[in-house]
Order: sequence, then structure tokens, then C-alpha cells
Amino acid sequence: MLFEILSSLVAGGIAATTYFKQHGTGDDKTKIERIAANAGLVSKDGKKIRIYRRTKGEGFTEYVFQIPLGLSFADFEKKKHVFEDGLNIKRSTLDISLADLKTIHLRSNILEQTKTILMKKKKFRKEIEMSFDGMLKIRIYERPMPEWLPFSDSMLSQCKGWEIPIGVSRCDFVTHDFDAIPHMVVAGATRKGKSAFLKLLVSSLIARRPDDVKITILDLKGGLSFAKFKDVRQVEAVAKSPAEALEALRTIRDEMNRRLEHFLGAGIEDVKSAGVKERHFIIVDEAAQIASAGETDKEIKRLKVECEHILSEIARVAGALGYRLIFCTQYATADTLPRQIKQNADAKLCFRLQTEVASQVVLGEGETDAAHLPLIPGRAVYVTDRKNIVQCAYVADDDINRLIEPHINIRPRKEKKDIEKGNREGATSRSYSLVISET
Ligand SMILES: Nc1ncnc2c1ncn2[C@@H]1O[C@H](COP(=O)(O)OP(=O)(O)OP(=O)(O)O)[C@@H](O)[C@H]1O
Repeated sequence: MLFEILSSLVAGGIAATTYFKQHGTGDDKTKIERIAANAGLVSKDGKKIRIYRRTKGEGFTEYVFQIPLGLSFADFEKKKHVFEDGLNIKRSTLDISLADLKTIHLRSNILEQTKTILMKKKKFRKEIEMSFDGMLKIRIYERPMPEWLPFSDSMLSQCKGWEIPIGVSRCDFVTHDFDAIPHMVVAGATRKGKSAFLKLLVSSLIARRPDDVKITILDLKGGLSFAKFKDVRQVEAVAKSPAEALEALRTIRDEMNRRLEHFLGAGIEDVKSAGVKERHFIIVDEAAQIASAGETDKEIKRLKVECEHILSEIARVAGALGYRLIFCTQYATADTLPRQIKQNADAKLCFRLQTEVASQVVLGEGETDAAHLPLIPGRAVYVTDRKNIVQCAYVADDDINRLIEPHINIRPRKEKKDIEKGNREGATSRSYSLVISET
């Protein structure tokens, strides 16, 4: 009896493994065709998608279909979540291996042990990716993406120039190159990983380009998230109020204008051809806090309007001058994400958002992916000229401290300038104080 149960379990395991190896995960081709038909992805004359090829890759099965005339890839991409749900209907695939079966002890209760294995095993959803190169390609993955990617120093050594690590996609280590694409919009609902990404970004920049990077952080949520960076020599300011933000932005605008005049006078096209190594990153942690729309206090509204104006100017003209804008928000609306900033930020990193409308505000018309990301912190859609689903690397506090520690120092910050400025219009009487080393 025992032998029969065990041998049928083992036989079942072998059969399932062999089946999945040969066929991907079940008859997914037929399912895809049926889902497409049921989701209305059929041409007016009734033509349906037609299978062209099925191939097995490392960890995935790829189905290539011909799309009927009159339909576009965007029509299919919009329904990606419908395909994913459809492929997962009725059952989730159980990740059981022969190794699990081998853990069963013949002398104890086999049925109990089997039940425990089944309960312990995490159910996973099949995940898909879609692309188009004249044919619709749908990849169905056998394993889910990692839910947790700890930061490691080797990620920094894989970066070149002004690249920083972002995380991993299905197939690759993903970096962002701020010299190729200067400005980035980062969006996502609360607790999905925006601040963690910003910490990864700031720590990476400081560790990789300590002598060339300058960072200004507008953290109007109270400055707690970035408190640990405020004494780092590369950090020009951590502004915690609209007045402080405006003060920091006015300083940047003045620098920017001086550089622009110099470039124009000398016939220099951009910061690269000028041989200027410095890049100044301006990070807005929560755009809603600086948005003037809805602000009832007249004086604060005036400050915010000017902040918005300078930020738009940075997005429009300052890329060539060496300024980089990282503009983040959890509320993806037209008020928090000004048109000029969105249009000039060619990179978007979008964590899960609550609605398809919010996803489209950030990623563009028809781009609903961010609303259908799984509820995994750090999971995001990264869009440049390509779109990738990524799991962002998570940099723990100990790693941040280790990376920035050599750059924490004593230095006077802007006191002189502040005294001269006094209570200049628009700025509060706050002055920067002497920064004391934490070491
Ligand atoms: N890349 C990641 N990998 C794994 N876990 C993460 C990742 N990013 C964030 N988390 C987890 O999610 C929590 C919330 O993340 P984070 O502080 O970045 O949220 P947020 O999007 O900035 O939220 P809020 O807008 O409310 O400040 C973190 O404390 C961490 O536990």
C-alpha cells in the first residue's frame, strides 16, 4: 500500500515535470486563442489570431501569433491582464519537484506528509510578457519573478558612466543611464517602493560618482525619509517646506542661467561637449506637496507656483546643462504631474497604481500596466523607448550607511549666502547651520 502511494506520487511527479518541460504549462495556445476571441480581439470580418510558432526557451514558452488585419498590438497589450487572468483561471500551478517527494518518510503517515507539502508549497500565477515585431509574441513564464532583490555592490560595478542600478527584469539586470535620458518620473501608490528606489538612486550616485554629483532633495513630507543624507557632502540641500524648496530651486535656476549664458556665448551645445563632469540631481519626493492646485494659503500658493515654474524650466531646458530631474508622486493626476515635466521626462518608473486612469496619466494613453502589477513592493513598470516589468533592488539601511559614510563630513553650508539674503522675498528666515560630522 505504502509503496503504491509513493510510487504513484513519484510517477505523477515525473509525468508532470516531463509534461511541463515539453509543453510549457498546459495547452496555453488554445487558451490564448479563446481568451482573445472572448475579449473581442477579432477583426470585423471575424478573423482571429493564428498561431505561427511555439518555442521553448529557458524558463518560458513563447507563442507567436499573426494578428488579424485591423487590430493593433496596443489592442492586445491593453488586455494583457485579461490574458494573464484567463491563463490562471480554475487552478494555480503548484511548484512541486521530485526533491519535495523525496522528503517523504516511508515510516510515517504519508498522506499527512503529502498534505503538508501541498500546503507549504506556494501557489504561483503564470506570468506573461507581450511584445510585437510584426508578429504578436506572448511569453508564458514557468517561474514568477523574484519578489525580493537585495542590493549588492556588484550591481554598482556593472554600471558605467551615469548609470544607476534599477533591478532585474525577466531576463536582464536593468540600469538607468541619466546621460542618455536625463529626467525621470517615478510614480506609485503608497508603500509600493518609491522612497526605497530614491534611496537606491541617491546611494548609488554618491557611491559611484562622489566627485561629480550634486543632489538637491525636496522632501516636503517632513524630511524624515532623507534625513540620513542631509550631512553628505554631495547633498546641497534637503528642503522640507515650500519656502526651503523655493530657496533651493532659485539657487539652481541662477546657476542654470549662468551656465546657459556661458554655453550660448561659447557656442557649446551641451554639458558633454563642454567637458563638464558635474551633474546636479533635483529630486522631488512627493509632487502633490509642491503642487499649487488646491493650496488655500495665498502666500504658500505663490511659493508653490514659482517652484512649479522652475521645475518645469529644469525639465524643459536643463538636461543639456547637466541638471537631472527625478519627479515622484503617489497621486497621478494632471495637477501633480505637470504636462511639461511629463513630456520631458523620457523615463518612467511606475510602481503599482490604484486605477487604470492613474496608470495612463503616468505612462500614456492605453498604458494600463501599472494598475495590474502584482501587490509586491518594488515591482514596477520601467518605460523608456522600451517597456520592462522590473523588480527593483532593495538597499537596506546598513548598506546605505556603508555607502555614504565616507562622504559625511563637517562643512559650512551656505550660511554666508543666507545672511546676505536675509529675509528675502519668498524665503523664510531659516539659515543653514554648520553640519557636524556623524562619525
Ligand atoms: N524594492 C523593494 N523590494 C522589497 N521590498 C520593498 C522594496 N521597496 C520597498 N519595499 C518595502 O515596502 C515598504 C514601503 O516602501 P517605500 O517606503 O519605498 O514606500 P513608498 O512607495 O515610498 O510609500 P509612501 O509614498 O507612502 O512614502 C518598505 O519599507 C519595504 O519594506
